[in-house]
Amino acid sequence: MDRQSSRVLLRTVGLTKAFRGLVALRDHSIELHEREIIGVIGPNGSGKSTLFNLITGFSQPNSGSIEMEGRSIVGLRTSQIVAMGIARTFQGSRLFGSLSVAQNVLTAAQLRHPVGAADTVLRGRRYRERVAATRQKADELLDLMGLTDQAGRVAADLPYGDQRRLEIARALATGPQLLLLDEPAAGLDSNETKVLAALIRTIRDRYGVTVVVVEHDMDLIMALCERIQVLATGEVICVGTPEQVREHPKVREAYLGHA
Ligand SMILES: Nc1ncnc2c1ncn2[C@@H]1O[C@H](COP(=O)(O)OP(=O)(O)OP(=O)(O)O)[C@@H](O)[C@H]1O
Repeated sequence: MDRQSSRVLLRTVGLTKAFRGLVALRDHSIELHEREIIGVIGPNGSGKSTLFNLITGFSQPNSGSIEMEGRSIVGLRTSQIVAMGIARTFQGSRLFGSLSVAQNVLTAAQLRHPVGAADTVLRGRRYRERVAATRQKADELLDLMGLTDQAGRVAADLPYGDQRRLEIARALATGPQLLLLDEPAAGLDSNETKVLAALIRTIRDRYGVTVVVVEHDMDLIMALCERIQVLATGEVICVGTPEQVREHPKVREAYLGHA
């Protein structure tokens, strides 16, 4: 992909977040281009989740800007940010454990295409069309994630790897342009991680989304990402291709404690 010619989807400039004097993220800037797969890496506590929380409206920056397609999203509610096309997964599972696999995805799809109370009561053509479109989308995502056979199972009963893929299906069901994945490979074995990498590429190709992956699994990051940003103690220490990042002395220093 030629990044020069692709549009910037999301841009952060000078983003800073402190918690009671501890600066979790300092002066963060990045441009995420359409259809890119980008990794954000860094040692524990370097600010990766803080960045996702700021972009998705879970917390507010002390300073700096976040623009989605040129429009500021700072201060918007999480639901408004979802409606603008930003979806995420979390480090720990946030599935509706007691709902079925299909219901988890349907619930998320309805966030993007809500059915009004009047439509629900009248059950007219528009209602039926919406419900059918939502079901079709959910079926398509379950199929993509290899979860069709599990659709009727209670989500909490799924094997761990399936739960992680269900979380991605649920995020995709909101119809995002930007998908933020927080440690999607955590707890997966190396085979499951390979399947996940292929799926993330398929998702990008099929839906044209931009994907940001926060991950400690370096093999996944290096194999999957076109660009990587490295954070250490809340600061950006470098951005580059996997090769550039691997060779960067500051990255070695951040991970190994010496250059
Ligand atoms: N809600 C909070 N209140 C206080 N401190 C916080 C809060 N959230 C994050 N921090 C602190 O901010 C710093 C950055 O945390 P963050 O979770 O963003 O790091 P991370 O890179 O995602 O780490 P990990 O790889 O361990 O998930 C850490 O020192 C953390 O303790």
